[in-house]
Amino acid sequence: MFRTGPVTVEVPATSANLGPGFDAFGLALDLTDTVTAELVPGGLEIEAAGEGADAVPVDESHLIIRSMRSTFDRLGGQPAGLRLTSENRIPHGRGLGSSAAAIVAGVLLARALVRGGAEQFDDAEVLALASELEGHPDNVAACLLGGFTIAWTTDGRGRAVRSEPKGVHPVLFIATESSSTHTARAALPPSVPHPDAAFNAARSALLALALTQGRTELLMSATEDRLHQPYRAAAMPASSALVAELRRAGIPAVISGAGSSVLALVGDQDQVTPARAYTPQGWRSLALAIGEGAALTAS
Ligand SMILES: Nc1ncnc2c1ncn2[C@@H]1O[C@H](COP(=O)(O)OP(=O)(O)OP(=O)(O)O)[C@@H](O)[C@H]1O
Ligand SMILES: N[C@@H](CCO)C(=O)O
Repeated sequence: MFRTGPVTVEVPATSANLGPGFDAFGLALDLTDTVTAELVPGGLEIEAAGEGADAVPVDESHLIIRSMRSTFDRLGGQPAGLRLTSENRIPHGRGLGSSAAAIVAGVLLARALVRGGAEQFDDAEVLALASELEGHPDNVAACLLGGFTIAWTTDGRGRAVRSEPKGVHPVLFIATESSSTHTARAALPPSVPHPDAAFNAARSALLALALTQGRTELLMSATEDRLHQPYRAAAMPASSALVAELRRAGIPAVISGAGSSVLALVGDQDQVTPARAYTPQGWRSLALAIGEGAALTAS
């Protein structure tokens, strides 16, 4: 039933929400983790290097391993032994989709280690399982498909479409403090005022149009949000202050995912360096290209 491997996958960082598109919008970024898996006669071996390597567990609770286990279960059973190595470049707990990348890597690697896995478990199944494991589909959609993605959930299954953003140059401001997605989601109220929902519906539609048609002059209005950022601001004051400062300077900026990093969608390449001048002390900034979706690079 199994292939011994090794198999390797490149999975991109992603920025979710993009302001108004809470749990729906995602943007893949050209910053990837490289993860390799192979079957061994017995046991579990994990070697991690780079971002978060000292903090991730090296047992069955490792997120990539848990995702591989879930996938093997769907494909008929577990192998005798597994060896995993990862080169992590995506910072953890910074709103850059590290958990989505880990989940997508695990699902794709397990599928590749099963003979006929891709026929039994197609890409729509991968997206549905990865969304279920992550709890929401926005980051995993962008990680799998690349580009700008719109994701939604029907009957509990994550679904998504990819489109091509035009004329935007993402600049990431990577915070020193981490923020757990779990905690950031707990800060959200169970319901929101109807006018706020209407406010975000208009901005989301506008942002999809602005990004796909290169209408960068709409980005300031299109990145406004009332559904999540206001409720999370107190938990990430430095990030919220940077978003406000960039926006005062006319640079469309949002909290990246559940924070704590900040994403600016710069509409003019010449404005990338001036935008990076706002990087707070101790933070890092990166000007990144739009990323491609997860890809198996060797098998
Ligand atoms: N390469 C990896 N290997 C193992 N575990 C990982 C890996 N990447 C992320 N994780 C796990 O996911 C956690 C971070 O998930 P969390 O959802 O809080 O933040 P994020 O995914 O970086 O940000 P966001 O979801 O807002 O984009 C890490 O603390 C770690 O437990
Ligand atoms: N849409 C998610 C992204 C973070 O994983 C959130 O904001 O909670």
